[in-house]
Amino acid sequence: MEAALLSLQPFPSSATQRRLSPFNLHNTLTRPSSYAPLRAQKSGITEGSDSALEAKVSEQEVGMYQNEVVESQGIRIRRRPPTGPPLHYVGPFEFRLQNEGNTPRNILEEIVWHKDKEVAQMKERKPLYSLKKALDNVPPAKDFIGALRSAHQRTGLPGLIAEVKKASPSRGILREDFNPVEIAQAYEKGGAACLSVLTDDKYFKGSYENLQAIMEAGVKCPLLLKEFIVEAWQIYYGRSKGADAVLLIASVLPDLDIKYMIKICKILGMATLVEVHDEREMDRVLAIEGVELIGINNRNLETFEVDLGITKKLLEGERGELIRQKDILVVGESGLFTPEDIAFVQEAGVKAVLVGESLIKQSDPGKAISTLFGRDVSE
Ligand SMILES: O=P(O)(O)OC[C@@H](O)[C@@H](O)c1c[nH]c2ccccc12
Repeated sequence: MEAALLSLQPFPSSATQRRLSPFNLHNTLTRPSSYAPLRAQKSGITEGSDSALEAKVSEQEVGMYQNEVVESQGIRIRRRPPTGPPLHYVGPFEFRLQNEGNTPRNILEEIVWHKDKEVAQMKERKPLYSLKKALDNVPPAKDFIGALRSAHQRTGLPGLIAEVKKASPSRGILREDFNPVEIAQAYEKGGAACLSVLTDDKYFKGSYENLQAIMEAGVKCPLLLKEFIVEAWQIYYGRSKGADAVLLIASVLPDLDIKYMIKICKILGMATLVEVHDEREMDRVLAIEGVELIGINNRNLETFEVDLGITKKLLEGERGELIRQKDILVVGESGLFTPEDIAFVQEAGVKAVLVGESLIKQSDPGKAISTLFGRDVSE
C-alpha cells in the first residue's frame, strides 16, 4: 500500500481534492485518534485508479489535527490513546479511576477503544488485499433502502429492520436459546423488510459467523452489518460475510470518515445507515452529501437512557423539512415495544424502524412482529 501515513503531520493544506482508490483508502481511513492527528497521505493513486474516488475535503478540515476536528464537530467519543489505558485500569465497567484521558469515560468509548485493538488484530490475519478476493465470491449486495421503502408502501407502516441480537451491555443476555439462522428466518417470515445482525462479540455476543450463516442460509432480506465501525477495513470484511448495509455512528466518526465510508459503500453496492442521537449530530449528517438513510437512536449509547421523544425532536421543524426535501429515509431505532410506540415514531416522520429486544425476547420472534405492529405485516 502506498498511501503514506505520517502520524505526526496534518493533511497538506493545499490538498482540497484527493484521489483515492478503494483499496488504499483503508489506510487513510483508519480511524483517526483524538491523540493522533489525521493521517497525511499522498494524493496519487496506485491501485484501481478506474474506480478512483474523488473526495472533496473542506478547507476547514484540511490541515486540522484530528482532535481539533473531533472537538469542532462536537464528537465526545475519543480515540484510544496509543499507550492504552493505564495499568491500574481494572475492567469494563469500572470507570472510577478516571484520569487525564487514558481511561474510557463511558461504555461507548470503551467499546470503541476495544474495537480499535480488535480490528488491528483482525486486519493482520486478513489484510485488505486478501479480502478483495473474498469479495468476488459473495453475491452482489441487495437493495437495503429499496426493501424498506417497498415494505412501507406495501403495509403503510414503517418498514422493519429486525435485529438478531443475543445480548447487550445495558440488558445482558436477551435470549438464551439463540439460533441466529432460525431467528432470521422467523423474522423474514413474519414480514421484516431487512435484518440487522450484531457482529460484536465482547459486548453483544454477536459474530461475523452469524452474519455469514444467515447469508448462506438464503435469507432474502438485505442484511445490516451492526458493528462499531472504526475503519474502512471492517466494511470490506462485512461485505465479504454478506452484509448489504453498514451502520455508521455519528458520535464516533468525524464527518470526513463518514464521507469516505459512504463512498466506499457505494462502490461496494452497499447502503449506509448513519446514526444520530442529538440535534448537532443530525445537522452534521444532513450536511454530508450522499446520505440517504439516517437512523435516530432513541438510546443514548453513553448512558443507555431511552427516550422516544428524541425521534420526534430531531424531526421537527426545519430539520424535518430538509429531510423531506432530500428524500432521506429515517429509521427510528431502539426502545420500540408496542403498536403505540410504532405509531408515535411514525407520526414523528419515520418510514422505518429498527427493533431488537421486543422481538428477540419472544418465543416466536416472527409472530412477535404482528404483536409489535398490531397486525400481520407478512405478505
Ligand atoms: O433492542 P432495541 O432497544 O430494540 O434496539 C435495537 C437497536 O436499535 C440497537 O441495538 C442499536 C441501535 N444502534 C446501535 C448501535 C450499536 C449497538 C446497538 C445499537
